[in-house]
Amino acid sequence: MAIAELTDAERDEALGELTDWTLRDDGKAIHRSFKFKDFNEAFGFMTRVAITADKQDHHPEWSNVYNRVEITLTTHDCDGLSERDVKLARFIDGIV
Ligand SMILES: C[C@H](O)[C@H](O)[C@H]1CNC2=NC(N)=NC(=O)C2=N1
Repeated sequence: MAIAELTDAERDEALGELTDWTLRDDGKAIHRSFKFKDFNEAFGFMTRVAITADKQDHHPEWSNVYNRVEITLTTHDCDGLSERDVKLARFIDGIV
């Protein structure tokens, strides 16, 4: 399904709300780092994100090393940021 890339104004507004996320240099993705008590907590978090991401049919680019999780959100369908990234970032912010 076609999805529109955020306009510059929409992107700036989203970043004003998602203050823990940083814009990638090319402007096409946002990134946030997470640190948990241990692997169990990190993986529990990833499991919750994965279930919601799959329901939204919008999947993060991420990595995990023990208690750390790195997440990048971008929309492949528009090769940039879309409302789907904002929605998933809001969900993630709500569970940490
Ligand atoms: C066919 C399927 O709906 C698409 O490939 C979905 C799956 N998950 C996705 N995830 C992300 N991050 N971007 C997408 O454009 C995307 N598209």
